[in-house]
Amino acid sequence: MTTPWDDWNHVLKLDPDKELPEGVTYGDLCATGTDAIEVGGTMGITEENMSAVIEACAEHDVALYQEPSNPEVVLEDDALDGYLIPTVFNAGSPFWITEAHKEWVRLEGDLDWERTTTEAYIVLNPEADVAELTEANCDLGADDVAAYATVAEHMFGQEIVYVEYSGTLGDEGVVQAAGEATDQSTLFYGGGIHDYDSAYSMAQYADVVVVGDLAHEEGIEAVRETVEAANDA
Ligand SMILES: CC(C)=CCC/C(C)=C/CC/C(C)=C/CC/C(C)=C/COP(=O)(O)OP(=O)(O)O
Ligand SMILES: O=P(O)(O)OC[C@@H](O)CO
Ligand SMILES: [Mg+2]
Repeated sequence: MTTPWDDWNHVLKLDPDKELPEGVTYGDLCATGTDAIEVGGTMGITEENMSAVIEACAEHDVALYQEPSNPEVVLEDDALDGYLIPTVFNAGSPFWITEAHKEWVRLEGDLDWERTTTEAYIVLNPEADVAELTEANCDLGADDVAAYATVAEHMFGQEIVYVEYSGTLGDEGVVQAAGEATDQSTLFYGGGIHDYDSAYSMAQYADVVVVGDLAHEEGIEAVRETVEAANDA
């Protein structure tokens, strides 16, 4: 089976709760050469701020995905190529593994399965909002992370395994171990990528690097450098 993310090297994650740097537009960010835009964040996400960002990106020629942090903010919008739904494998509460998903299905009934894919998150920065919210056990070694990645691929059939260090650059050895553990699944890495070298270092091991805060803090040139590195690695 081929999936869109098989061909991706770089994803730009835009947080609807954060501003863009002065003079930067969503159109500029869509034109950085990134393979896809993912719209999402942990805190402060509403239907209103989600749809504003999705609308702003929809008019540009780039793959566009929503990454909802809870069922209430999922938008039905034809401009979206799909929905990337997190499930946090190392969450402290089952709510973030399967319960939120069960509630979503219970309330919505028949979902748009063709356009819906889960991302098997392994959350590793204990300081990140996402770690706090999901009460993730971040005290994991490279062997634990590799084993989670194997479970995600072989036991749960996950198309995407996501090593998440949101806010800080992760441990290369951990990402390498996850890379070696995954074969069929596409490995996403996100967290702290801020320039060519940091993007390159993680893109050696991950199939796709995800760049988030840099877009909100630095702008176009910085993001372009990370796209170049992801494509070079
Ligand atoms: C079932 C549905 C539709 C949704 C549930 C989805 C789940 C399980 C979400 C839990 C994990 C989560 C909140 C993911 C959101 C994406 C993410 C990790 C964003 C990064 O957020 P941070 O960087 O930690 O937070 P900020 O928003 O503060 O930047
Ligand atoms: O914001 P940063 O640290 O780049 O992290 C990207 C992404 O993995 C967050 O979900
Ligand atoms: Mg963030």
